Amino acid sequence: MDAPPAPKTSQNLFEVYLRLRPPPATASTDERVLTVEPPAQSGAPPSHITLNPPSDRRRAIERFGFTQVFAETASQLDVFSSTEIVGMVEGVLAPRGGEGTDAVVATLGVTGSGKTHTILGSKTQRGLTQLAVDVVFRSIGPSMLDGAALPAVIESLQACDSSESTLISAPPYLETVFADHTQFSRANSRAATPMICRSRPPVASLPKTPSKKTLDPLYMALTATVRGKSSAQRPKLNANSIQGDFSSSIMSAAPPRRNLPPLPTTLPKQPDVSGILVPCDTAAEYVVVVSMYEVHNDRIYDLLTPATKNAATKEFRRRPLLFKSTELSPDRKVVAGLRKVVCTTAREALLVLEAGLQERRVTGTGSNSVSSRSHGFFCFEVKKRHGGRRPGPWGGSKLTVVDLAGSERAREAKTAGATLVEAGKINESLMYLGQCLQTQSELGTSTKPNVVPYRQCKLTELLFSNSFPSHTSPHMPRRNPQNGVMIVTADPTGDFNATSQILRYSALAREVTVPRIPSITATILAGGPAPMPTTRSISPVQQHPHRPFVPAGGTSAYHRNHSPVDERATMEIAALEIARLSDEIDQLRAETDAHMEARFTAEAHLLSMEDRLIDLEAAIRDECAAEYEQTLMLELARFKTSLALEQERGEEHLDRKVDLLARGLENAALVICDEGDEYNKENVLVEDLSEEVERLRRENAVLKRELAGRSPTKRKPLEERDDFSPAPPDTLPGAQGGAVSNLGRKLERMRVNPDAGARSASGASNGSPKKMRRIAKAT
Ligand SMILES: Nc1ncnc2c1ncn2[C@@H]1O[C@H](COP(=O)(O)OP(=O)(O)OP(=O)(O)O)[C@@H](O)[C@H]1O
Repeated sequence: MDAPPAPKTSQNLFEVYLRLRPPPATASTDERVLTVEPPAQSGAPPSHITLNPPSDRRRAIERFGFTQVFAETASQLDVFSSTEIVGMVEGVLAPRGGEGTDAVVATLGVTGSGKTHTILGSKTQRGLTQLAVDVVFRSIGPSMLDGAALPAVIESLQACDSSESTLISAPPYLETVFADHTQFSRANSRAATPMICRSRPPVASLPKTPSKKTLDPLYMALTATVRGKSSAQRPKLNANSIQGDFSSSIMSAAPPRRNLPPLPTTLPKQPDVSGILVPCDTAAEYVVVVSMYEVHNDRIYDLLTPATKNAATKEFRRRPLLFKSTELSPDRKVVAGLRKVVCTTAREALLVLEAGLQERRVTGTGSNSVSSRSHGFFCFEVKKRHGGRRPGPWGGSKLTVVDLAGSERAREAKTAGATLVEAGKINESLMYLGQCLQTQSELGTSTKPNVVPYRQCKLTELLFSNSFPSHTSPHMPRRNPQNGVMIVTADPTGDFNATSQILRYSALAREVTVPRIPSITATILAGGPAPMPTTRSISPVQQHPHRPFVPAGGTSAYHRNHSPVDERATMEIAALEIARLSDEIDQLRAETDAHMEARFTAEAHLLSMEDRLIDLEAAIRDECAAEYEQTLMLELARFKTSLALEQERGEEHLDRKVDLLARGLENAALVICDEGDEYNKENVLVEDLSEEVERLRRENAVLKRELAGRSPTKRKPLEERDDFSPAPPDTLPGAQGGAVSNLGRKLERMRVNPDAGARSASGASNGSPKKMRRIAKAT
């Protein structure tokens, strides 16, 4: 069951309060453009102011109504306790169960009018943010989850987070942001109204804005955390040391880490709100999740995520985030992708706030030495679940504190370049905010159905989109519309035009009173003091009723023919005419001013568009380069893999071939060896045979010669001759003579058969070794 929404005092989406700041020490004039009207009922707080036009101008006097007006003397505590903030904190804590009601506290005003001072306080005084955080943590008290149990619940918190965020517990986060030694650092951060006091060197020696150099290590350290550097690698900052008072003993416990801003030493304690407690849901256990972001040039940037260095441009860039509906939050939009820090003590929450402020964009302008250049959103989500053995899912509501950038005139602020562009964007978004606020002030009175035009820019979307009941399915729990408080800040001695513009935007009620022009003639003729102006409330369109006009050329004739009474009447008419004309001139002057302002805004818008285009181009280039690099790396990796595969395959193939070759060579060598042996043997045999044949031929020739020398009678066939008869085996074993005679007989047979001899000879000369061998065997 949902708790009923905290009762609203009116139909407004925002309760609007006006806070006047004391005149700055450097104020050039004491002339006040504002007067606080005494309250209608005694004892009631004032709620109306009158805007007095400067004495040199004849202007309508405007009267503005607010929920309450805080005079210059009002303290931070007065503002805190008299606005609805405490009631809104109760709505967030939801003591009667349910999800609770979101709350928004914002400040709006001209630059330098005290917005940041109201929201974040000063060195000695706490602002509304710190006071609200204090009340939240004090009121939760023992129902807060034990810090030691935090690591175990981060996962369940993450699972219930509807904004696709990354959750981290406070001690490890703070460890990456602050060094733990006592030195000054805050002066180079955002505010001229810092909330934390430190022991510090003289302010004169400190830079006004944070330089990249000083922030780099912070980025590095945070990046290391994002990459999930193991906690064992880092020196651990004791969680209890953060929870407890920041004594110097804690600071000196560990050696200082270079270049990180030091851990703050003391926090302002005033004003004391220990007496303010609101009930909480005692059946539930709570944690507080802190997130911070800024709207700069209509884009949302996380203040707790460090910028990342672009590899190509070497510049630090932050990724803009989207404001959208998510899977877990289909009915309302959330800033998606933030880094959120889970805190269990007020001190942790305040230190996280301090860390985020280091990242916020500020600069010195002609109007404020430390001017906010973005709209800062500081969110404190109070998460709760019903404890016990089986704890339920985390739910809850959030308190958002918004420090808006101030509207400024380029001439006074002396801005140029990027700062002028920022100013244009700031003024544009504030103009849209003004339109929304004007529409809301007409919501109750007008008979026409008014729609708050909050979708025109990021700022109004963020401020108003949760102001209306959510349209959910019957299965989803219905969320209450948020409660809103707008504190308009103004400098009563400040610029009339700028102040009147802001008041016109924001006031819940406005009355225009035009003084009746006294008769100058009557005054002159009477010679007495000018009569008191009678005032009446009229609408702006009725300011100039028709008055007679006397042509310039007709005056002398008119004088000649008319009595002094007529002359007096004519003079009166002329005086009225003069007053009307001077009124018209004033109006024209105001219109010219407005046009000039519009021109400045348009020019700044143009410049901002150019800037945005350049940014977009750079971002697209970066993205393309990154994508190209990624693809290149991928292709390279793929190429290397396929190359390695190919090489492996080639080597395998080569190995196989070499194996085959080796095996082939081995076989070939074996064959060659075998064949070589046989071949050699055959050659030897052939040679032997050739030699034998040669010798036999010679013997044959000798024998033939002998035979030719003998008498015919002695010429017997060789077989029959004694000297050619075969020797007995025992006498000629192995003797050459026997073999020779045998061969001789064989040759003789061959000679007797000349064909056989020819055939064998030709066979021997042409034949293969095998044939030769066969012949040899045969012979
Ligand atoms: N109520 C106040 N009491 C004392 N000092 C104040 C008060 N309001 C503002 N100041 C001082 O005025 C100066 C400017 O105030 P601050 O920075 O809060 O202005 P701002 O409206 O936030 O300006 P911008 O829009 O440029 O950021 C600061 O030095 C601050 O301390």
